[in-house]
Amino acid sequence: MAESRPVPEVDRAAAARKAVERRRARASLKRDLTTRVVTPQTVLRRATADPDSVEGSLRITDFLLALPAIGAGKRDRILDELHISSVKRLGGLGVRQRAALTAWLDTRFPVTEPRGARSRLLVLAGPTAVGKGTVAAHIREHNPEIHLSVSATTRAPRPGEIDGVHYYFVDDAEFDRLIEQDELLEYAVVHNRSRYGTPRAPIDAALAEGRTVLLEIDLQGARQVRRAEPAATLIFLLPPTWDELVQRLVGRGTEGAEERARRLRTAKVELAAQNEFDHLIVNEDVAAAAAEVVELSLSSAR
Ligand SMILES: Nc1nc2c(ncn2[C@@H]2O[C@H](COP(=O)(O)OP(=O)(O)O)[C@@H](O)[C@H]2O)c(=O)[nH]1
Ligand SMILES: Nc1ncnc2c1ncn2[C@@H]1O[C@H](COP(=O)(O)OP(=O)(O)O)[C@@H](O)[C@H]1O
Repeated sequence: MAESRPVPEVDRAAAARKAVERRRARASLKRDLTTRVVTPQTVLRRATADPDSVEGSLRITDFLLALPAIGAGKRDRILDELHISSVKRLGGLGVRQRAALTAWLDTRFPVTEPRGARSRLLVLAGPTAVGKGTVAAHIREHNPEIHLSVSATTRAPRPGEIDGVHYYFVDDAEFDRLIEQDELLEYAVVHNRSRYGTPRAPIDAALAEGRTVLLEIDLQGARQVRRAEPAATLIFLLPPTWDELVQRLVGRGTEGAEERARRLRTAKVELAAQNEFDHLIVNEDVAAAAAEVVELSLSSAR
């Protein structure tokens, strides 16, 4: 008979630390699913590729509950329908269970296919602090062939901002005039405060010259561009994780706690709209994300 030896204290402490880390990683994964920073299909794929991963160790019940609009009742009905036991973890699903779950996910959360030919008008949107401004600035510096639209805004310039370079800083009366004269392709009140809009003339001129035009605007603006120019290429920038998005917002240090909380609430709503976009790009690394945007501009032929 094998003699049972006492587990050394250090091993026990290390195992406890590991368990805490894994619980944290699972909590973070659940947040990413809830906020749609990651698709359920991606999580299932990772769980299948490596059953020992955080994704693989996620309980099927927690996985389903983290999906938008699924409560305990629906969860149980889905498990019944797919013949999956509630004690299963994602990494431990059988081949047939996995296929049934994948089919159900694809019906419930369809992955958008890029549409046919798109125009050279590119829109970059995404939640607050995901890095839209940083990626756009990188493109401005490294890809001067791309025309970066300069927006008009009623907000006051910040130190270092130059009128006509970062924004056209205008007062309310001038913004009203721009709207009345139909000089804006789109406009919106952003963050409940100032008005921002895209001047139409410089864009038309750049497109007429055959140049690619990039607009860095908010979700409301992106929707207006879609209506005005259905062939525009809509790009949604995603954070690597929800926690990273929060870190970036805090790290930027430009908003107080209350304003940050408000923006994060808006971010959740905006993330839920990502399916309206033609392409999703994860901003893990600025240069890589910028390169992906530039790549899309090259493949947009019209
Ligand atoms: N709809 C719309 N949104 C814009 C435009 N220009 C900038 N924005 C958005 O307005 C927000 C700018 O917020 P703010 O913090 O004041 O300035 P930032 O530091 O330049 O991002 C970002 O979400 C931009 O995407 C525009 O012309 N139209
Ligand atoms: N890929 C990245 N990795 C790490 N930090 C980033 C990355 N992209 C942007 N940031 C940082 O995140 C913060 C928010 O970026 P910003 O461009 O202001 O976001 P947005 O324009 O989307 O509101 C900034 O402090 C920026 O330096």
